[in-house]
Amino acid sequence: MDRLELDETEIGAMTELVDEFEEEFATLDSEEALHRATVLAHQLPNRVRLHLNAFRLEQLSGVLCISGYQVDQDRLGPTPAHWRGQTGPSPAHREELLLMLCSSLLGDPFCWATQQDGRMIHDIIPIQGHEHEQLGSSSEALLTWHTEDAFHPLRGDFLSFACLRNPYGAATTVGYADDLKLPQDVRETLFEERFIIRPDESHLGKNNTVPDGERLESFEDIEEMQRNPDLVAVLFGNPEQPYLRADPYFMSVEDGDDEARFALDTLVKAMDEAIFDLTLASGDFCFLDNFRVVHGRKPFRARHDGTDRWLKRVNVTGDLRKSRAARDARAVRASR
Ligand SMILES: O=C(O)CCC(=O)C(=O)O
Ligand SMILES: [Fe+2]
Repeated sequence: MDRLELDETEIGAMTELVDEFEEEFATLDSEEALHRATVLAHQLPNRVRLHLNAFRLEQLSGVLCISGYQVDQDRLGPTPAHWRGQTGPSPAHREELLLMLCSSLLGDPFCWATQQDGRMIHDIIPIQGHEHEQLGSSSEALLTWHTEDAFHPLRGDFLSFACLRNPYGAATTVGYADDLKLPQDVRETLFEERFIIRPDESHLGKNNTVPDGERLESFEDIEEMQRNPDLVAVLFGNPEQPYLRADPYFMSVEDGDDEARFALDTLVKAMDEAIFDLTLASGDFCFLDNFRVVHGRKPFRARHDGTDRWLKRVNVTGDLRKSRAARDARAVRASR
């Protein structure tokens, strides 16, 4: 993985940038704010921009962590019990702005109509009652490795995190597709459209607040993907250094396709051996290449007392036009 340690001058420059613009960016998800953030991002320190650009161009490992920024814990207040509770601006508005600026250097932030009620910036926090789910809001269960939104053809190219606090060091896990040593025949099978990836549970109606009639179609599309999933390839792109699309917990193969089953099992075993811990600390901004690395999270014991781990998360696409048919208007960033 790659790490950029910010120096005092860079931290000072980023702090000043946020001081100057936080009020102007009272909301971060309007089309105007997204447009302006893309341009403001060019005022981030030079090394930050160079690292993010190298990461975008695949010159780095596929995991980039920018560290050293200080999060004012008092301003943040307690970790929310649920992402739904936040109505006005987040107490982590400053970190959200920085996350959006950095993300804008990778591509265009976007969101899903079917995830966290269509919000652009997600809260990743442990939620009481979700302890054992395969959701970012679980805690006691291992969140098994996956590429983000693997089931969806419009999944993001990159995934950005800002760690606000992680007092007990709960570990994110990451694994590189580049590190996989797979037999040639397995690799070839994984390149074929013989695999089923069903939607993960964060996109289901039961994990969103769906007002009557609103976004109904979006959830129906997810249900259709649940009932009639396409057959897709797990590996794609360059045969020597393939991209990866997988979420084994939600995957299957067609009845009787033992070769595909074996290939998937072999991939899971190889990645289980290659995956490693990346424990995010307060002030870390972490970027994952969603084509080249998988990620998950180790089990931990949540406290549910306002002191729990708290991350912010944003999806980023390298090509907003790909999703035009799934967005209601040019200016809407939410994909159905
Ligand atoms: O909690 C984490 O470290 C990662 C959870 C996750 O998979 C996600 O937020 O996409
Ligand atoms: Fe994830």
